[in-house]
Amino acid sequence: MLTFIGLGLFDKTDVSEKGLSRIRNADRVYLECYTSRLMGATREGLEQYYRRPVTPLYRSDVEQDPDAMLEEATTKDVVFLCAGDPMVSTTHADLRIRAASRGIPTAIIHAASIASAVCGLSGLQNYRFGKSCSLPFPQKNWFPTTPLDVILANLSQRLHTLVYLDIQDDRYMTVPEAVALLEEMAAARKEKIPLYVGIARAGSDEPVVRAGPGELVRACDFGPPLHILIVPAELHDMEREYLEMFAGL
Ligand SMILES: C[S@@+](CC[C@H](N)C(=O)[O-])C[C@H]1O[C@@H](n2cnc3c(N)ncnc32)[C@H](O)[C@@H]1O
Repeated sequence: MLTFIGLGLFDKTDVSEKGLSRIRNADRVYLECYTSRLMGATREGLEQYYRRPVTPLYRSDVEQDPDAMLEEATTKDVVFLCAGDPMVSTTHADLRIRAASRGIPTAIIHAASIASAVCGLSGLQNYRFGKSCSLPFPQKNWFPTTPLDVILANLSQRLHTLVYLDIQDDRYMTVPEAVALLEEMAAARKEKIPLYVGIARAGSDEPVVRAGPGELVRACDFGPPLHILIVPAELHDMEREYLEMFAGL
């Protein structure tokens, strides 16, 4: 059996009791380490808490070579852990399909996701979000502007955009870096993004939430990762009031 277990947003205590009990009773525990991270936990700390060894998995382990893990799941109770809620990530949906195609029973144990936490932290209404996008670190000769296309399309329909920020090894994109990249893309097309909301460390005791125009948000110190960005559409009254009260608008 392969069970996908969400670990929530920040540290070892964010997993559900149901999830914890399944982990402690599993034959094998894998931790997916590339789509998101629990920044308030270490692998050693998780192993102590779970009383189980934890095997980290990186992108190629999941997307190219999942065969060994799937083979194991045909006879053993294997759990696949990831930060947030497991299926808020297309790659995990693909893994579940691959498992089910081999006749392996699968299950999901849900947890808090950044996709819903941003609504509580910003006051931006869940039903007003359009398509989300991911912002990658630019590489030599590669500066994709698709995120700007998504943002502009959403803005034209008065929808907010959630912008997931790149994680590469131990490099985490920050809100100021992300705003700088988007401002550069927008300027190149003579467009203007009127407002941003930056959020850091959702789920921790000290999340930071700041709203404002690009220059202001770029100058804010959001502290350690993880960070995420929202480009809000025209605000409803209660959304504006919430941002004024909780995000310094
Ligand atoms: C692809 S999403 C992973 C979604 C995850 N499965 C979930 O449900 O939360 C990962 C991105 O979301 C953002 N993120 C995830 N957790 C966060 C947190 N606790 N605080 C701020 N941003 C976070 C970061 O931008 C990170 O690169």
